[in-house]
Amino acid sequence: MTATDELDAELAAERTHLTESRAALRRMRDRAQALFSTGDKVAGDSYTAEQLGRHMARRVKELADDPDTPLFFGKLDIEAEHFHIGRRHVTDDAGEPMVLDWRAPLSRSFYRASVRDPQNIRTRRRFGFVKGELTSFEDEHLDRGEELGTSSRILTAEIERPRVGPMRDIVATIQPEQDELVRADLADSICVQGAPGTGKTAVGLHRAAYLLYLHRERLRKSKVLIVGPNTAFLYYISAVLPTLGEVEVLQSTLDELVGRAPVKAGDSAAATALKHDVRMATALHRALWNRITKPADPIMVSDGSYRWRIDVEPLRRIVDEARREGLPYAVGRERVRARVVGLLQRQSEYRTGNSPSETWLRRMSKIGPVTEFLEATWPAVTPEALVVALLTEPELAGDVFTEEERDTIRWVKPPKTVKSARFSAADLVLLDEAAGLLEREVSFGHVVVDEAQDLSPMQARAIARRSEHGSITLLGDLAQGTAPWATTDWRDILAHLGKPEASVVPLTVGFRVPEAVVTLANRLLPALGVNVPEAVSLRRDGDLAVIGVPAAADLDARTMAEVTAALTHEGSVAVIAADAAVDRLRAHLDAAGIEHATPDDVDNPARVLVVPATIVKGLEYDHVIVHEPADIVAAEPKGLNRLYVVLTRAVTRLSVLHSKPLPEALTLP
Ligand SMILES: Nc1ncnc2c1ncn2[C@@H]1O[C@H](COP(=O)(O)OP(=O)(O)OP(=O)(O)O)[C@@H](O)[C@H]1O
Repeated sequence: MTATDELDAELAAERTHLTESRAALRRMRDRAQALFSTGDKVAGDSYTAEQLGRHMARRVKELADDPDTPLFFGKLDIEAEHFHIGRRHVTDDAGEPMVLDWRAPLSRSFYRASVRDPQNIRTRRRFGFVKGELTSFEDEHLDRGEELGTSSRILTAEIERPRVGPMRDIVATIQPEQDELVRADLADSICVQGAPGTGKTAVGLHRAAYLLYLHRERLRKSKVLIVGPNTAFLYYISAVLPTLGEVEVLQSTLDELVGRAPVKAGDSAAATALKHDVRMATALHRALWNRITKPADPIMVSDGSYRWRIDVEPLRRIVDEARREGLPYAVGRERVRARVVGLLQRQSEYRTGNSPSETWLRRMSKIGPVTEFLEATWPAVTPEALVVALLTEPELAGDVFTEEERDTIRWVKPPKTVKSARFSAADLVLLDEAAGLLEREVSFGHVVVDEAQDLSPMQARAIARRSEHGSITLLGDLAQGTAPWATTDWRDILAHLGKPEASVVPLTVGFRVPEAVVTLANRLLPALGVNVPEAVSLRRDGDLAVIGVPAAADLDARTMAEVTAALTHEGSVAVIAADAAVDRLRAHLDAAGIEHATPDDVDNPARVLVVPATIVKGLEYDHVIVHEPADIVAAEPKGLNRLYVVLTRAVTRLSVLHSKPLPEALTLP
């Protein structure tokens, strides 16, 4: 047998294993399906039937087999045994493993073993696939000192493949430094500072999948939340977790998370900035707790032939005590009510010698004099009413703001009623804060926040409330901060998130952007005022063209020509432009009969998109055509950071088209 014959025979054996694994998975799914259909017959009652039904429905979904994604992508030889590593466990009819889940403890060595630390692995095998069909493999005999690292042909092919459609998982090629983050303990909150394309989003999603695997029951109850910057981004990442068998993770934008009212108004830039300032939390706190007044009158209750009386002194004690307990406002109010009723109960017991009934207690807790006392000393309030009050009369916050600042946020025309108030996007964050002061927010077990460099202090607090009893994975890049409040130090955000102890871990190896493009984008870094490690690219391929167009009037036509040329290559083509130019460029494409999609329409097969610069964060395209960088920079205060984001979206080719001079920082050698 020649070496080639031997390889062919091995490949054939691996293909058979794949076919058999697929058949085994199908049988697992059939069994789950059969149980699902008979669930209501075997369950004793309707509640159990529903629970069982839900569990089985989820199980059937989890066991779905996508013919386009391989069931396994690697194999470990450990002493005399072989283990195939894949997206989920597959067992044969006797329960023996045919494929090990990539998250299983043993699979860890697939990602971490090296010549220096072989972890008992003799050979690590990676498989090459085309559309779910096994086409090749690549072996590293660690016991013979062979290690490919990032020169793996299969890794290179995966990184360089053209991008179309939504983001894919990276389970087959997770790198050791990424794996360390993916498998960090559930108790650990971590912050990943990574240059563009270093796999932060991928790491966050895989960490969610890993934690769900390891702490299935706990996290099924407390839930995992993924927060992304906008809906286009959420569409882009939406397929990754389901491909990994995780179908129950909540994915939301921050605006959706705090969206307890519709946005019906705008704000000036100054008002927006102030409303996101952390002092707003103090302001709302004061405006709320200052509503409480000292009890001034006794409570007198007529109860049939009895009269009960609670003097001012005990009432003051009750209110003071409840204040000191540090409870949310609405909970504190109920505590006061319960204690007042408790005093009435004691009087009744003393006089009648009997314990009053539940009905009596309920009646007392709602009786006029008790409710009036509460309204006078600890008045009920809604989040909406509190925010309306503060924005109508910022003086309620005492000396938190200067006079000028008060006028900045003051509503010139206050609404007639709370119901008719028209809130802005920034007000929604205030409403959320107010709601958190009134009642405790339910905490998730784990929260992943992407593009976290843009969180304002008030937004960070909204997330802190939702992760109070859980951990967080914070992903971002200070250099890509474009919000007016974007921080230059992760410690600031971590403090607002209530996780000051989280470690900040850098990722610097880029898997998206080719070296030539990274070098261009890195020229902007010194002008961005942040201290972050430069990206280094794994990709030596790729093209960069900076094209000056002498006459401004010709720029759009030149852009269209570039789109047409780009279409001769494989993959997606995105024209990224200042938001104001987007409609015009889309109209040019329509006129030229070039089909195009919007970034949130991932099912649209059109390869061309025109993407506003302000929503392109986190996305990537094979060929990026940047239209007039100077306009992108001029459109907002952090325009240079925005340009840095825009330039780093390119997977294979970047064309920069300009008729105005390029920003100075970009032209420096
Ligand atoms: N280990 C890996 N193997 C293969 N591809 C990878 C790996 N890590 C990341 N990638 C790919 O690199 C690209 C960039 O990854 P990702 O979007 O997660 O980066 P990011 O750090 O979040 O970028 P940005 O800062 O621009 O949002 C994606 O296409 C991702 O699939």
